[in-house]
Amino acid sequence: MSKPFVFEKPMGMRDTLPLLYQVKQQVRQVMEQEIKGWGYQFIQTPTLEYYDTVGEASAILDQQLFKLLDSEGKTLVLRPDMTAPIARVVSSSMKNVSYPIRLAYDSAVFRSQQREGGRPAEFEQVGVELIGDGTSSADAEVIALMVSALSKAGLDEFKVAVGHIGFLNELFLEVLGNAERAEELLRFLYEKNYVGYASHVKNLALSSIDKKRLLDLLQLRGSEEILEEAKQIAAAGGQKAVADLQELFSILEMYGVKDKVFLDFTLFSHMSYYTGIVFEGYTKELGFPLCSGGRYDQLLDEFGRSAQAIGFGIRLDYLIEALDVKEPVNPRTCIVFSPERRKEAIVKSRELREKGKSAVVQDISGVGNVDEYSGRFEEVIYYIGKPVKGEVK
Ligand SMILES: N[C@@H](Cc1c[nH]c[nH+]1)C(=O)O
Repeated sequence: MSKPFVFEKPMGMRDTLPLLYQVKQQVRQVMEQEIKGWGYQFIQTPTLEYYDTVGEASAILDQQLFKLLDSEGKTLVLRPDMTAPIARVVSSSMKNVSYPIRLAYDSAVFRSQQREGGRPAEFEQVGVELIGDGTSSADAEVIALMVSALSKAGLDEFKVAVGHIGFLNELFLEVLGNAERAEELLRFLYEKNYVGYASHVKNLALSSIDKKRLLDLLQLRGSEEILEEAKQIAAAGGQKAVADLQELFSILEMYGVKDKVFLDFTLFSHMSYYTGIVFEGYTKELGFPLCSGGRYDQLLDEFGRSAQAIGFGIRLDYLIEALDVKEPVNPRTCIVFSPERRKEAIVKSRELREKGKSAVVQDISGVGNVDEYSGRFEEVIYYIGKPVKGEVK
């Protein structure tokens, strides 16, 4: 009986072939170095977490979680993000380390996809979390670091949109009166369905002034100048959000990254743990964000150690797509030998490796078509036939 399924992969799972692996490795190294340069320390956490702690805190839709049972019948999840596991670590094994804490990661996360649709269900995120610091300095640091890591990775043309969840929540609550009605509008923003948002607002039983405020929100996208308009629209409780953003922009200027950033008050994220500023990075090449992050000042409470915190995650697969790297990053040398010159070949390969090159040592009788095989390498060195006297001692 044929078993075609053994060659297939579960939905959304991908293989990484050698060229892509090399590119990933290089991009990852450059970003890690930059992140370490800002004083963040890398950590690893387990792939599996408990469903009712980290799984729920991750704020990812339940149907996107991969769930399984351990031998005691407890439900586990494949971690859908790294922010919640880090909140767990900071509240448990690192509970005696005082704030602020700067941590970083480069890890695979898992989010099940309903239909194939080309979206991976496992992907790598490079990110940071700055925990225990609620200042605008911390907000600016995290955005500036994200911009810097992307630039170092070789991405030139990108923009970061910055919004504020507190601004939206306060506005919708003031105008609509309750969380359920606010929820409806937030959903439109999350789906970036501005036409749907506008027609929904037009049908609401509201004063014309309030309707206008909700519709004007859609125009609140652009450079710092729109902060003045934002003040007009903002709810009483949302003025602080505008002031925070103003301060944020003045610090981003000091970092020299203000030209990369713009305001978008309509920005609403898929992660429900955000409480303050939120941001997403885009390039022309991709129709979706390649990185995102935000402030989550309540998540740590769920793990019993309160902290204001902010972080970002960069999707390595999307970043590489945007970089469009095609060339092999690390050229290799092939040393083809016949058995009588094997030792010379081995000595030569060692020399090359000591110089940081990568060298394949290939016995000529082990390949069928030598020309085709050696054609795959940048450089080929032959040790064929009788040894040359004096060449190898
Ligand atoms: N964990 C978020 C990114 C993030 C890190 N820190 C804060 N936000 C995500 O996967 O989208």
